[in-house]
Parts: sequence; C-alpha cells; structure tokens
Amino acid sequence: MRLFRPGWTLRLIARPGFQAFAARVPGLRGIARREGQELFDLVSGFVRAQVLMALVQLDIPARLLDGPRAPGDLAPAAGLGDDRMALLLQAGAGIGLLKRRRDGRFALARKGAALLGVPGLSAMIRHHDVFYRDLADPVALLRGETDTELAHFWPYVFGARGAVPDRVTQLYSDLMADSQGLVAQDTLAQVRLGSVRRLLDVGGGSGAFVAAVCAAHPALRATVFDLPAVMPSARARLRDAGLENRVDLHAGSFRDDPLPRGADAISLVRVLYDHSDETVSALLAAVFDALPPGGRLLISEPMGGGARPDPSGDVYFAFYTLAMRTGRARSAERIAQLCRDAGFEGLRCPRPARPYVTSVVEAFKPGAKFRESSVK
Ligand SMILES: C[S@@+](CC[C@H](N)C(=O)[O-])C[C@H]1O[C@@H](n2cnc3c(N)ncnc32)[C@H](O)[C@@H]1O
Repeated sequence: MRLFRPGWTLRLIARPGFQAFAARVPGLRGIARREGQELFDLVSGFVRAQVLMALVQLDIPARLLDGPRAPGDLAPAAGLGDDRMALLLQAGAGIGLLKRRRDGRFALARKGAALLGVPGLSAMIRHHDVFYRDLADPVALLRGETDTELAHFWPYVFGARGAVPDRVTQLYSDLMADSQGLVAQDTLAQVRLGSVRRLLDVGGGSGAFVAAVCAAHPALRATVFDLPAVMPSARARLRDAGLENRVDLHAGSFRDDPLPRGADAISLVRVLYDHSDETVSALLAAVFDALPPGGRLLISEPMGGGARPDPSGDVYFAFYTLAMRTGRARSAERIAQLCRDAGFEGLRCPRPARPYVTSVVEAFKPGAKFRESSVK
C-alpha cells in the first residue's frame, strides 16, 4: 500500500489551514510570500493592463520624457482632476513604468521609456480595447459563443478581398508594419539568407519584412504577395524605402490564386497563426509547389502549444488567435510536422531569443541545391 496518494502535496497546499501555517514557518514563509505575490499579480493582471491602457491613451509616458511632472501639471490636458491624475501616476509607478519622486512629482522609469522606444507597442496597447471586450466572458469565448470584434478588426480573417474600408486596411497594415522591425531583427538573426537570390514574402503586408531583408542583403530581390487591398500601402512603403526596382508586388489570395514562381526562398511571417490547419496545409502545399528543388521555406511567428508553455505564446497569442476565430498559435514541432506533411525536409527550429517577438522554423524542398547548401 502506498503511504501517500499521488498529488498529496497539492492537496495539502490547497488547504486554507496550510496556507496560514506556511506563513508562520521560517523557510516556508518566504516561498509562501513569493507565490502569494505572484498569485495576486495574476488576480490583478487585468487592472494593471487597464492602467497601462490609460497611461498610453493619455500619452503620459511621452509627456514625462522631458522630465518629472507633478500630477497637477498633467491633469488639465488629460481632462482629469488633480487627485485622479495622482491616482493614475501612482498606479503607473506601482507597475514599474513610472517613478515617484520625494517631492511628489513623477518621472519615467526605464521600462516606461522603453515602451516609447518599441515601435508599434503603444498602437498595439491602444487596439487592445477590442481584445478586452472579446475577453469579457472568457468561458463564452472558449465555448465559441462570442461574436468577437477582433474577427472583424482583421478584415482578411474570413478571406475578404477588396471589400474592406481603406481606413481599416491602413490601420492593420500600420500595426503590423510598426511591429515588424523587431520580428525581422529576430528572424534574420536565426537564418542565413546570403545565398538567396529572390525571396517571395507571402502575406507580406506592406513590405516591412522584405525591406529589412533587402537592407541586410543588398543583392537580393523580392516579391510581396498579399491581398489587393494591402497593395497601396505596400507600394507607398517600398517607394519611400527606394525599393521599387528591387521588389515586385503581386496581388492575390493564397486561398484562390497560384503563388508566383521564380523565388528560391519563400517566407511566411505572422501568416500561419491566423489560419486553420486546413488553410495552412493547403498554403504549405502551394509554397512547396512554387519552390524549385532545394528551395527554402522560412516561417516566423509567435508560437505556442509546445511542451514548455510560456506566457506569450500560450496566453497572449493563444487567446488572441482564438478571438480572431480562424487561427491558432502552433508549436514549432506542430508547424514542422505540417511542413513535413507538405513534403519539406531539413527542418530547423532554432531556439528563439524573444519568444514574445517571434520564433522561426526553416525547411527545404528536397533537391540538389538543398543537399549542397546543407553540406557547407
Ligand atoms: C498578421 S499580417 C502579417 C503581415 C506581415 N507578414 C508582417 O509580419 O508584418 C497577415 C498578412 O497576411 C495577409 N493575408 C491574409 N489572408 C491572405 C490571403 N488569403 N492571401 C494573401 N495574403 C493574405 C494579410 O493581408 C496580412 O497582410
């Protein structure tokens, strides 16, 4: 007979009496306090996120960039009374974005300054009002009973073609392009594209990834393939970057149209997680078809659902894609399997530097060129 049934420690910890006991015992006390604080951080997570939202909506970090300010200085422009501004600034200091000075003024903390320095982060926070409304009843969301706003916010989710207002297309293109700098940086650090002659970026949005690749590889040419509605913003961005002679634009839907041929590498950056397994399998088959023997497939996006759950892929992106209703955050192993099913080999899943930014999977179409490059 076993002395202790499996899980006895968890049942012990779950007893209110044990919690009171642990708070008194040296050794256990430190652990209980730390875990208690972590638990409370989870309980108050939504309030923290809303404090962050208020700070960003009222431009407080930007307004503190020139130096510390008193609540009374900042209150009128925000339409708040001095006491409410003091409450908000105090909360901002509580979550580590601001610092309270002895004289009662508030200054930007390092994290608050970094928030301004990450392109697209403020815009991302601002658009979370939509996401939070979708999360208002998380069980209903999980049961599929919510008509989510995010599904309508991202117009291509249901395969829309051209019927989306320009303002909406521009908004999502900007959100994606702003955050693309970090994604491109982490992606390019994980792969060597020196031998690539032409890159086809499928779902390439307004061309921000291709622009970063062209800057890193001056001899490379590229094509951006995306929905017709996205083409005007891609054209404008690539023209501003002086890349109109190196990058072609190809309008189409990968659900309905063949992918252009002629590229020896194809990238899918933050594309797969928007779509169902069925759409992803069909897309990977089309990519396989469009590549020459030895051609390279590069997938880069936040991933989740793997053996080591993490708060970015398995909480944020998992629920974000759930609210979008068509896709899901997949693990590198799952993506690699879908690639193998499509015929790819030579799979690489390098360890991501910042999983909350992106993770990479690289694969090759079987063929002479792949064998040559893999021997190097
Ligand atoms: C999340 S955004 C990523 C954009 C860009 N790759 C990036 O990382 O910034 C997904 C992109 O896929 C494009 N897309 C979605 N469905 C598509 C389809 N059926 N055919 C072509 N592009 C599509 C969208 O228009 C959008 O630009």
